[in-house]
Amino acid sequence: MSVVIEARTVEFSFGQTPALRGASVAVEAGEILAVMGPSGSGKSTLLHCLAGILVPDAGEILFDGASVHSMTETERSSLRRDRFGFVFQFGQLVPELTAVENVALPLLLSGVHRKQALPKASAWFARLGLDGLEQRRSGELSGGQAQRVALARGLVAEPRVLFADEPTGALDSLTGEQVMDLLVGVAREQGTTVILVTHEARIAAYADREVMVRDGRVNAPDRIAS
Ligand SMILES: Nc1ncnc2c1ncn2[C@@H]1O[C@H](COP(=O)(O)OP(=O)(O)OP(=O)(O)O)[C@@H](O)[C@H]1O
Repeated sequence: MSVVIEARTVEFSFGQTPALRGASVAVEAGEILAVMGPSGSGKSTLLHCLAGILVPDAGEILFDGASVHSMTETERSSLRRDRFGFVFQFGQLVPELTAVENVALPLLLSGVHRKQALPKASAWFARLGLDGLEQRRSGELSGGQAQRVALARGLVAEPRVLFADEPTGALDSLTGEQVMDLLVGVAREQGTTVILVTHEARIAAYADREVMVRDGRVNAPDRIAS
């Protein structure tokens, strides 16, 4: 197995508040990694650094062996757009758009024509048990439905890495498990690497491996023994 994305001794502070103090983790291609740890330990900050949203103060992030730090902001944003997918705790669907337009968004932003993007996005509705909901707006969906739409949006462009920050945090436990079943099922089918931030052991149990973030460091063996 090869490492697809890696943080090496990453440090990051919000002003005077250190959030990461030398965090290192390496994620294998196709691996589903759960990032656990207490509130405020630095999990989301680590995810945002790995995803190229935040630039570390020290240390580095490598994607396919290349330093994300040395890229220009334009290169980093095309990396995020073309190679990464995102799912957050509160779906964060665009309320003015229909569900199918929300799913198509990453394709449209990558320059795929609407005529190709919308059918491709529609195909996800059957796949995720959302048949018939294509034209709804986010206010007309249940929490679980909205989160499945957000999941489809995160996966539609077949990203190399899906970043999921508490994707079930706003759902009841049964709905959360249904979303996780779908997330893990599709990720395995597509060979997508998943980095999943969660507080809940029950959700982390879906992953291949867990790491624990404490005080801005990752306390666990970094690599799967080969
Ligand atoms: N935008 C921000 N401005 C200032 N400090 C921040 C900001 N975001 C996070 N922090 C601080 O950075 C540290 C790490 O926060 P982070 O959100 O990464 O933790 P977390 O483990 O994801 O927490 P939670 O589980 O509560 O979401 C905390 O001390 C937090 O207060």
